[in-house]
Amino acid sequence: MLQPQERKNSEQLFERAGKHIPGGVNSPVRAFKSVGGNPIFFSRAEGAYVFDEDDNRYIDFINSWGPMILGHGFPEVVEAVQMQAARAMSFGAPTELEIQLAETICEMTGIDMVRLVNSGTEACMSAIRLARGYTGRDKIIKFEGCYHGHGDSFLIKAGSGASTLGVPNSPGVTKGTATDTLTAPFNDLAAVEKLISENPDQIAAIITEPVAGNMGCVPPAEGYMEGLRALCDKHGIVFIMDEVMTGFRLAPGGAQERLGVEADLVCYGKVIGGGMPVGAFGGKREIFQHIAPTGPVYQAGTLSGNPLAVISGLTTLRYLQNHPEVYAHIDHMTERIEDGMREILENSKLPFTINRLGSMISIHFCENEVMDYTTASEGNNNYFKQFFHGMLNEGIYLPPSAYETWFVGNTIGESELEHTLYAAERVIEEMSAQVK
Ligand SMILES: N[C@H](C=O)CCC(=O)O
Repeated sequence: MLQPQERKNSEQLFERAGKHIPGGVNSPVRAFKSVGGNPIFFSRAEGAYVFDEDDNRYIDFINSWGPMILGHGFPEVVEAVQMQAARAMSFGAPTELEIQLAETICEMTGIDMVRLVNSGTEACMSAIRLARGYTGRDKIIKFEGCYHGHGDSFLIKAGSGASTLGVPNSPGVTKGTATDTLTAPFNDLAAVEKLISENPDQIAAIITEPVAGNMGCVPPAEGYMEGLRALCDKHGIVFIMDEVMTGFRLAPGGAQERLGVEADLVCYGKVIGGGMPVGAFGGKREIFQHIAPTGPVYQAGTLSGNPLAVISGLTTLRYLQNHPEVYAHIDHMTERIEDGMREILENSKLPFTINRLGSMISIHFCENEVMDYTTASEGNNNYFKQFFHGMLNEGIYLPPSAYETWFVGNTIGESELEHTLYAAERVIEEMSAQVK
């Protein structure tokens, strides 16, 4: 078991980082704000493991917040990136590689057209603009606790780091933007219907994570996604699925394939770049033709489609396309984590709910079903903190926030599973012993 003093190098780096980087981190959710303590600084990674600056080893259930589905240092991806770096890193001009990636994305997901960007945030921002340009309407509906990156329109009742830090409605977002963003509870079709009837012919898009992963993991209730699809069809609203987390993870065709519901526009990030900064948005040709230069809706990016990022994504996606057994493996291992955790928690005095879909899973320290932001917020954060730090000290790296999901990668094998459940048993037993 590790002790905090064994992270001396991380501690020193954190102090140094804070002098020039706000909070010492380049994305707030890394800052351990809601769990206490200081973030760990990492130096290398291999397969299922990450190593910190003090050379402590952890089993990684964050996987760079999803992208490292094949594990760290996947040889084919590393080799492809190295070869491409030697050939050319960026042109700011078209390449054949971009076409190959676009073809692969369209083949895997069934969408007609796609544009590459550099992050999930960019993908979602651009999809919203396209939906507005296409429909000539201004308002959008998003769901409480869903997070679509840090674009202004999305920082209204946002999940992820925004909820972790207690700023779901960030200052700096104009009143106009906030007014154009309507929100409803996740999994509540009646609330969506009400918003639509109160704002007739004004709603350009409904954007949702098909499986929410930014308030812990919250799967859609039966019929919910189909219901959203039907409402969009009825009212001429563009249905946008934010598949940044679920894309290429829940199935080769993401949540669209897994849930059997088709969106008009889809946003991708994370797995699509295999660890490099890649995002994409795409969808139906009829809508997508409105993007510049074929249409009037402007969207651009100097580094979009840069060959280094593209080769990393392309190699990852092609591997997934040719190895469907990856999906069977990560789902099976996550199911076994769920079963093991359930057994451990059932033998404890702690309240708990476990949510899982495929290789996305989260543990909520509350008794009630977690199906939206309100119920996700009922989790006991003191228990979460203890669990997080206990697991960290046992060498298990989990998301440092109750508003995030774990991402299980393909390199989790028997020994990692055994280690994780053994650690969880020790940590939960200790926590349970303190419950009166
Ligand atoms: N939930 C976020 C993205 O998926 C976590 C990553 C970040 O904001 O840095």
